Amino acid sequence: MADSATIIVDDLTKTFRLKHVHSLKEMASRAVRGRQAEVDEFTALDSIDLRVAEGETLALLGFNGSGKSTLLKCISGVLTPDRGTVGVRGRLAGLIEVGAGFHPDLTGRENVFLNGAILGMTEKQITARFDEIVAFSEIEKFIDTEVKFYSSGMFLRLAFSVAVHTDPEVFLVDEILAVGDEPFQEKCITRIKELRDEGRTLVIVSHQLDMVEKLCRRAVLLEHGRMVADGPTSDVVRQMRGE
Ligand SMILES: Nc1ncnc2c1ncn2[C@@H]1O[C@H](COP(=O)(O)OP(=O)(O)OP(=O)(O)O)[C@@H](O)[C@H]1O
Repeated sequence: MADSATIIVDDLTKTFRLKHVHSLKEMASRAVRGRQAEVDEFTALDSIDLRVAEGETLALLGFNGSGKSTLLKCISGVLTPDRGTVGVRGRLAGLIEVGAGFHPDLTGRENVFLNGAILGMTEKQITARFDEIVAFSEIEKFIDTEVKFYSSGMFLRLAFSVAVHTDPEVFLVDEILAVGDEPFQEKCITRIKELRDEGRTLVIVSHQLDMVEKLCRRAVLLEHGRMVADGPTSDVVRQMRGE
């Protein structure tokens, strides 16, 4: 039977190469001897299997370094797995790194067009939604300023606003909401709830456990790159807190 899930992750393994060079002197001596820096393989994700159904809201939970962002990046296609496969059905928008997809020397206005195009919108669609995008971000005054002068909260405002206005079917959000001030975070959460209630598929990475409990019905817990729990968010949060 064909798999009808929106996100399909099969046996996903991702390793990183960690270089160990202790000093410039050591680097020079290795170069003279024609030897490479020592390299260690580090397994950030180990044999992850995950199905996310259409309209499901999933939280990726885990302590620092457990592999949450790496998994989200593999789902979004920013990273490619070393083993296994990832498949996503539908229009995808991701808020994964503050400022990613923005060009520092372009203005906010130019970046709305750049970012919207990266996320699959036509120029006509972006023009039609431009005023709405800027109004949601509340950075009208700075829209013609080069974004290299933006604060991280301003990046978030514009990036979130463009992403939600692309009408995503699958929306991936990493911890970046945390750089927004409280009123803007509230506004983002309200918008995310609207997307959820419209039946969009959401995957959210966050350490704000109370917030994800309200947003996501299901949670997956990662520990050292392995999936150790998958169930209702309140149960997984309790397990994470050792309750
Ligand atoms: N490009 C990279 N090169 C080397 N190691 C990496 C790279 N990206 C991530 N890692 C390592 O992979 C592990 C998992 O990182 P990841 O960012 O996915 O964790 P996380 O669960 O999102 O953590 P946090 O809660 O701190 O954001 C970490 O040990 C990290 O150092």
